[in-house]
Amino acid sequence: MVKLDLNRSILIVDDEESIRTYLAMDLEQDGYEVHKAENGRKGMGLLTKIHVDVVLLDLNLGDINGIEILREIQRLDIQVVPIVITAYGDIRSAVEAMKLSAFDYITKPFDADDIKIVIEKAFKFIGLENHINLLERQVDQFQYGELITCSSKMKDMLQLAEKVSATDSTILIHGETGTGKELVSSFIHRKSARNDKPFVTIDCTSLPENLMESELFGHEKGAFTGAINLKRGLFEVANEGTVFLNEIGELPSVLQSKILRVLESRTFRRIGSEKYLMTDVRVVAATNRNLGKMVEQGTFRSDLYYRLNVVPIEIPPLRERKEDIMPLVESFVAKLNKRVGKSISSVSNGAADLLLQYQWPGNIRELKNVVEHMVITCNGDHIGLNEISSEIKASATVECFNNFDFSCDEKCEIWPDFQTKKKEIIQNFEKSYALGLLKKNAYNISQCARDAQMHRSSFQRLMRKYDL
Ligand SMILES: Nc1ncnc2c1ncn2[C@@H]1O[C@H](COP(=O)(O)OP(=O)(O)OP(=O)(O)O)[C@@H](O)[C@H]1O
Repeated sequence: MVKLDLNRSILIVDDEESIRTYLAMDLEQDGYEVHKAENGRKGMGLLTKIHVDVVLLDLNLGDINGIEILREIQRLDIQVVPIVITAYGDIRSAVEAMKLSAFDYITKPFDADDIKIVIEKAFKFIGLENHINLLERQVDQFQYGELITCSSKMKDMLQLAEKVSATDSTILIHGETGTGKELVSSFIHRKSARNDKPFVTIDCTSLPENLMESELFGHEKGAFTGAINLKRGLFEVANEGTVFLNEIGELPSVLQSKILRVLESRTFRRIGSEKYLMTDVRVVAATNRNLGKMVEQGTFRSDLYYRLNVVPIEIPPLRERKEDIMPLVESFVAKLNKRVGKSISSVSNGAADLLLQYQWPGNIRELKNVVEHMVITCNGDHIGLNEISSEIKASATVECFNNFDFSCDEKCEIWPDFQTKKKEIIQNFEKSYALGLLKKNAYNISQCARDAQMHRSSFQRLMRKYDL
């Protein structure tokens, strides 16, 4: 489960049933959400499937011992605070557990109050950690305004944008649709010395050529039928500020030359006037097309391209910065909660996995719309698989089947024999299929068997075969 707010959850991994039962009852009474596992394997399984804040971990379990579990927690970077409990209390295992980042160490028999004090301390520690994360995020928010990101590619890009915002250079932003080109251009404006002057944006696809010209440069009264009054264009209105030309690749060639003139001589004419006017604007242009290729094909002026491309900025698509997906979801959910009066606080692991697997062709705009749909259709305070659209579910399944990789074989001197390769692919398929289905159905085996149209026992055989 991906928590959007802090609920307090604890996992007890202990082979003694009485400890599991009584401790769980006691902790549940104190308002904790408690999960239990009677051996190491089940404990490890739960740790990889659900999010818990604290794990109370017995060292001497029947199968995998607690020290090995601590090692796995470190290796898999599972975000949980381990508190070790053991009947033996020998100093060597205590030292080893602490080396493996155990938060504290308690020896059996223990008093329920003792363990509660340690648990409270652990939650205080988690609270502090969360506070530090929040402060770090607030620093980022302060730096980047509305832009949410924790991706290093994006941070590098924003650092470059901030650096060039101090100059008057023309900037060309390239990025797929919905990646945040307009947001980045307004960030550049805010960081520039022009930030108390206008920031005007125009989408070059939005109007036919003659209206676009009038929008950009204005017209004199009577310049054409319908020009009843003088109109000032964006280059006039935005004087001393920033003009953002979105989708510049769609601009007709006549207007391309007029923009070039503004960039070179800072002058333009209103439609119907002979007089050149001066303008002092910084131009930020954006496109999702390959302007270099358009120049080669003769559909975009090369001189304008070179003039615009003084500082190129590339915004990576969302699928190349998946670490941004859940922070964006969290931020959109929080805003929507306020707007529509809901209190959604978590996203299930299964739902988060699908959101992370999806390729997001419409990037952040698409994600924003999907989150809005999920929030509106969600009945409780938890977004689960029910809220995920069938399109996203279907595309994740296709991804899963496209993962058979022959690329390393192509480089191999010895081509694998047919049967070996076939067996390997079938095994990969069986494992991914069963794992995907288990995640989708939150490990409900009967439901998995129904979806797969298999007998329950056959599905269980599959699980055993791949140790799932
Ligand atoms: N990093 C981000 N953090 C928060 N919101 C974002 C981020 N990037 C984009 N958005 C939001 O996603 C939506 C699309 O962003 P924007 O309009 O800036 O993209 P664009 O690349 O200019 O799109 P287009 O190519 O269609 O013009 C907007 O609602 C914007 O607020």
